[in-house]
Amino acid sequence: MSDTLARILRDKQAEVAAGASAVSITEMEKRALDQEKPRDFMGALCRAIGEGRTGLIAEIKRASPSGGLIRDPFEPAALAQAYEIAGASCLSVLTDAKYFQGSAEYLRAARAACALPVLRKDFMIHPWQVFEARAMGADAILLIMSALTDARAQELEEVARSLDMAVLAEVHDAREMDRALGLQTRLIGVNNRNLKTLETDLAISEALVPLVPADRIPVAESGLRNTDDVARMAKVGAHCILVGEFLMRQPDVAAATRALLGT
Ligand SMILES: O=C(O)c1ccccc1NCC(=O)[C@H](O)[C@H](O)COP(=O)(O)O
Repeated sequence: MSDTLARILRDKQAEVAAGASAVSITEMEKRALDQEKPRDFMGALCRAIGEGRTGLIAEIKRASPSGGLIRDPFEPAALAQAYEIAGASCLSVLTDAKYFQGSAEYLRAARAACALPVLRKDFMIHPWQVFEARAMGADAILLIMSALTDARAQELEEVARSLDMAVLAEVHDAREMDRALGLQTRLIGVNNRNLKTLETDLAISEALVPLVPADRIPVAESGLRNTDDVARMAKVGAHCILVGEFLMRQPDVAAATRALLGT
């Protein structure tokens, strides 16, 4: 268990156990069900594709294992508004505190500041976290296939679907792609970042996106920095992208987002 993802998952298990002993799963489910209806995450991406635009999931990310401290000062509400006016379709907000300096408060603040649907970007390993995600307002969750058995991925997806949340199933190789296609979600994220070594390589999307069946929606994730990268992803069929660090490092996030989208 020495790779980065393994370390994160080990810590996450302890974090979830502590969280679930402080707030029971029954209570967390009640808090989730008390929320207003989720925003339509997949619909926002489909709308962009239908209009011939790139569907951008714009990430709000303060720090990461690969990038260290990325943005400081860090104002999630202002960032959410900048992304929205620049044409992003959805937001992704890191909520992991230990490795990404994220928080539920950042997600709440970002979502309250705009009308975009929001993905809770975290390492989901237990149903309790899915209820927690909805309770903090998230409209979608990420399922990292390499972190989950098939049975656990299906269980988490079922909980998300019961709450009308979208699921982005993330893969990094062909085997994980096969497993993700066993889920019901249409959103298949291809992560260009190897979560063990943290290296990014856009050739991963070039190899895997063509394997995504026509009834699913591929999302190219990580390592995208310019319009050439976006065009490279579109060329293999990924018209939706998830971008974090590059945009977070720009002083004018709205201008950089527009430039990336070519709008
Ligand atoms: O970003 C990391 O260093 C990282 C390390 C370990 C697990 C996950 C990690 N990142 C999560 C992501 O997948 C990215 O935040 C997301 O795809 C955006 O990538 P980027 O545009 O390269 O910030």
